[in-house]
Formats: sequence, structure tokens, C-alpha cells
Amino acid sequence: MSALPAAGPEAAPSRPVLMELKNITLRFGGVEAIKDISFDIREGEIRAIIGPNGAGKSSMLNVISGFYHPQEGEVWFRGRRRPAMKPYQVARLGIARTFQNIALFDGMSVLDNVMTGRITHMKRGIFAQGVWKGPAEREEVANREAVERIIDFLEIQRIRKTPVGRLPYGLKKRVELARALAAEPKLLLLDEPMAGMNVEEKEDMSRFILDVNDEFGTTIALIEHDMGVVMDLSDRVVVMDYGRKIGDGTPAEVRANPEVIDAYLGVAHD
Ligand SMILES: Nc1ncnc2c1ncn2[C@@H]1O[C@H](COP(=O)(O)OP(=O)(O)OP(=O)(O)O)[C@@H](O)[C@H]1O
Repeated sequence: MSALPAAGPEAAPSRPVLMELKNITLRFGGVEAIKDISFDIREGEIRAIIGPNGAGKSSMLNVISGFYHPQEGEVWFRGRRRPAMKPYQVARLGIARTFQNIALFDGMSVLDNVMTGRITHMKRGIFAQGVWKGPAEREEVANREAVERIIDFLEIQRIRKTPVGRLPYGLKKRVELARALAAEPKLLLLDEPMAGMNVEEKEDMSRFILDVNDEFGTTIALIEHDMGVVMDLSDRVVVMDYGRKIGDGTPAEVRANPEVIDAYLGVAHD
């Protein structure tokens, strides 16, 4: 039997690095959205990025997902420097994301929406499907099985045939999570997963995020404004303010950081 060290937030720094952001600077014309920021994301951890409005959190998530290319700095993923890539190439590397404003196909069923998440696993095109039916069919069955597993896991079986447009907000967010998971990502990016949710929906989403991390070992980086949620879910937190990094550490460490308290948490938060 192996003698692994006990898990927990303290264990996070000893895990292997999955992604490293080195001296990232991102400008939009005269605006410096990100100013020389470095941090890493370790395998299997839940890493939060927090900060006031306009701090540069979404810009950072967009750098990680390949939507934006920084003018300066390097992005390393799984031990290799990642060149400037198109978002679909980044997706093929094993990085999936959800969006702040839900981006699903309203007229399509839950099942079909989640299936679109498998696109990075579809190797056989329409031509191959026509002339070489066997392998294409096997691939389709495997994709279908993977999707059904995720649908079961996120407890959305009973709505699998329902058009997404008819679902309440909290369930739409869960379907978006299902679609991102269907890609079987190494790194899952969640852009404000709790935004607009009521307390019960937040509790459900928190549980699913923890379960995904636990059961699939998926590394998760998320932006979130609800501090209670961030402090409960995260192993480590990066704090941004005006494009700079002003804090980085466990929830307890950032909560006790005076610069973070001044810029963001304030004295009223606990
Ligand atoms: N596409 C863009 N073009 C020009 N400026 C941008 C663009 N995206 C972001 N910015 C600017 O970069 C800065 C950081 O914005 P960003 O959206 O990353 O912050 P944020 O921390 O995610 O804010 P919020 O919490 O309000 O979503 C802001 O000054 C914003 O106006």
C-alpha cells in the first residue's frame, strides 16, 4: 500500500504544476488589463481568481483559454511552453470552459447540447462516416456513453430531452458544466459559475464542482464574486486589482493579507 501524504489545502503546493503563467502582460490599446502577473495552477486543485470589477479576471481567464494572446509573458501547460493558439487548438490540449453569460443552443435538447462538448473527441469526419461506417459508429457509441455518464453524474437525466431554452437558469448553468465536462478536460475553467443563482442553486453548483474535482480529478480554475463560495471551494486563490496580482495563497492566507483586505475584502467581509 502506498504511503501518500495527507490531502488538503496544505498538500496543494506539493502537487505537480499543470499550468504556469509567467510575467503575463495584456494590453487593449492604452489599457493594461494585466500587468506582469505570474502564478501557477497545480494538478487536481481548485484555483480561484478574485478581485473587484475591472481587475482583469476575465482577461486572465481568456489568456488561459487562448481567447486572448498576451503581448508579454509565457503560458506553460503540462511542462511545455504553449505557443499562440486558436481557442479550438487550446481545447484539443484539454482545456474546457464555461462562460459568464450562458452560451448554449436554446432550441436543442440537453443531450444534444452536451454532445457538442465531445467535438474535440470526434476524429472521423462526414466522409469517413459515409465510406467506413463501422469505426464511425463505434466512435459515436463511445461518445454517447461518455455523455450519458456525465448526464447521470450531474443528475440531469430527467431533462435530457428537454430543449435548453425551457430550463430555469440554475439548470442551464449545470448543462453548461456538463458540456464542458464532456470534453474530459485536464483543466476546467469556470467564469462566474454562481452568477445570478439563488442560495439553493449555489449550494448545488458548489457540490457539483467539488464532486467533479474529487471524482474525475479535474483541475479547476474559476472566477467568482461570492466570497463564501470561493473560500469554501478553493485550495488556493489569486487576488487581482487593477491588473496587478496583490495576493496569492490559501483562502486563510489571502483573507489575512492586508492589501487584499484594503482593495477587495474590506473589513465588513468575513
Ligand atoms: N476586449 C476588450 N477591449 C478593451 N478593453 C478591455 C477588453 N476586455 C477588457 N478590457 C478592459 O480591461 C480591464 C479588465 O477587464 P476584465 O473584464 O478582465 O476585468 P474583470 O476583473 O473580469 O471585471 P468584472 O468582474 O467586472 O467582470 C478593464 O479596464 C476593461 O475595461
